[in-house]
Amino acid sequence: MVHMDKGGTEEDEALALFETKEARFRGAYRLFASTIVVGICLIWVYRLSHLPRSAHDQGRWAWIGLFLADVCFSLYWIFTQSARCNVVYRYPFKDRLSHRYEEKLPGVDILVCTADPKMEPPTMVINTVLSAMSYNYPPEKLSVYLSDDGGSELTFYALLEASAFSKHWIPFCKKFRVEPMSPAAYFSKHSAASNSQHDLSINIGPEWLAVKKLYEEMKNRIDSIVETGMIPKKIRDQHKGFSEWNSNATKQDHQSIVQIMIDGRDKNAVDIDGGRLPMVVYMAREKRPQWPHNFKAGALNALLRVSAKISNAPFILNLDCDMYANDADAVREALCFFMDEGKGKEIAFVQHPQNYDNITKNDIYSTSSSVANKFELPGIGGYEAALYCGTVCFHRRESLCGKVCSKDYRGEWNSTEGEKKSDKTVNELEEASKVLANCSHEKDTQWGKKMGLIYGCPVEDIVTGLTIQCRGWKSLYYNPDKKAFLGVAPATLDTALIQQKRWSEGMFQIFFSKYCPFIYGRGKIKLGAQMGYCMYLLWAPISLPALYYVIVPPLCLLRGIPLFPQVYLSLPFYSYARDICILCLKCMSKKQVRVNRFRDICAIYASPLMPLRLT
Ligand SMILES: O=c1ccn([C@@H]2O[C@H](COP(=O)(O)OP(=O)(O)O[C@H]3O[C@H](CO)[C@@H](O)[C@H](O)[C@H]3O)[C@@H](O)[C@H]2O)c(=O)[nH]1
Ligand SMILES: [Mn+2]
Repeated sequence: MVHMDKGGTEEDEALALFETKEARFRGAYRLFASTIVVGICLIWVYRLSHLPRSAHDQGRWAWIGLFLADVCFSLYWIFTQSARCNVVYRYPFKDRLSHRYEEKLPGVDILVCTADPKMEPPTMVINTVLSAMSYNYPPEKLSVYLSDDGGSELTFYALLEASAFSKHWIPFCKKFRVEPMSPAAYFSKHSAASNSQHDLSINIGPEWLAVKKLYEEMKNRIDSIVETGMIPKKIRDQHKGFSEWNSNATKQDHQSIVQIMIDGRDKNAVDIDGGRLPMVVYMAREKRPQWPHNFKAGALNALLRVSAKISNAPFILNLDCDMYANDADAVREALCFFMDEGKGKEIAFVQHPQNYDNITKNDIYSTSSSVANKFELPGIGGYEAALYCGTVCFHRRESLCGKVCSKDYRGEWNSTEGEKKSDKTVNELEEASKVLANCSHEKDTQWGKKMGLIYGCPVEDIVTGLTIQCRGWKSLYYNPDKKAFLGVAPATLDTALIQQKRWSEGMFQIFFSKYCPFIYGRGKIKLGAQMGYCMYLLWAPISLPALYYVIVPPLCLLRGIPLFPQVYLSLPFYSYARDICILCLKCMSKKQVRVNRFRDICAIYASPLMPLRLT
């Protein structure tokens, strides 16, 4: 096969670059699930056979309603089982990759999005950028792009500072294998290390302190300038890029700006130890009030075009600005999947879980989504149709840009492709890239329809993943023990609710759009995967039967209308009762308020208010 021509012995080549293992106790779980199926059937039989016959019977409508709620719950439960019975875990072998391909590693473009310097402080954004620059990967093959939808010179200034600081930070990371590679996260985690008892400071004391000081000075400079909201003239004069901001540029109305902050092709762009630096590019796409900007999807599509012009790496890592890199080898691990000689060429993307480093002990809003991360998403990944979740995802550029996976696709790329094109000057590249980031560039093209991220849905990521899979590609879910990325989860009730509402509403829209997995995905992705998608897409409406179950039976109880069988027959109903009891106990207990069903509760309250904007 394509990449096997050189390097490695024959024996070595026979070994796959990753393996897949079924979750332990999968058989036992399936057995357990089948007992529930029996229970569900018994409930249906009971409901149908005991239906009050006479129309005058008081409880007739309550009974029918309860039967419909039971049907909804049963179907939804079956959807969840499609994923939960199919959990697999993936294990890449990064040593085999290095052994076989170290000299021929492909280029990787890292695309970071930010949208607002107030909501997403520039210091946080540059910490993400710095972490992405510090991967254990050949820097001449790495490019980091920042899309700034806020079009803010404050963010630009912060990136300028970060580019200078990276000359100290990157060699420091490599020398001492620093993780996490975000300076803010690293120094806050290891602040105890400045006490001399800790090994770290004994071994790397002076350098540690020097880098920490540099970081803090930089952070203070940025924070104080962000606070005033103005860039002093002295700093403006230091970089030509500031001239792009004229007095009438606003967040919603400005021309495209593309600035190459570090030219990774330049052999003289080196850190303090003389090591090469990765390419760093700032982009603010053109925004005009009369053009729809399509939010993050629009930003990523512009970034896809600009990065294709500048470095055109065959693989892409997509990060939100609040998700920093925690594992220096994550790029290599992801490449194991794409470069595996047997299965790699069909794989379009590899999704990591979204983990957070600000989860409180009790995680009262259940933002860590541990059931989804550990069972549901790996379960859908078991059908090789892992969901694309918008961030911490590695993509193959071709599949993201609309290519269809055909039988004769060989997954080839030029190993020089990762080497940045070197014939153009920085200025020429910037000017050519600006055109690609203009609003009018997408007019009458397939961008947002078949190419890049799909427009018109609040959860553009899920739809985009589905369309990629329906073009014949596979996708994997990879949840390593050592978390590869860490981010910031919503920490207050209102932000958590807004996020949950946007997700549930957006996903429900997909169900009624032409992208409904049962129709759009028919014959293209496995039935189990279609059901797995619908588990999420139907998450909002399943709150209605839940609401019914919460309200109607207690009312009937008060009025003496029987809805449930005598105790000896009620075993199948046990699980409802158990769930409701657990939920109540958890809500009441002050000590351990972990409401794992927080999402369900939100959905209950959000959905009756939810305007159904169907596309
Ligand atoms: O016009 C916009 C709006 C947002 N963003 C960026 O998009 C990312 C995600 O937006 P955010 O408001 O933080 O949404 P979340 O609810 O946190 O996002 C989750 O849900 C989204 C929709 O499913 C996914 O795209 C995200 O990756 C996922 O983290 C952030 O980096 C933003 O800077 C833009 O670049 N341009
Ligand atoms: Mn976010």
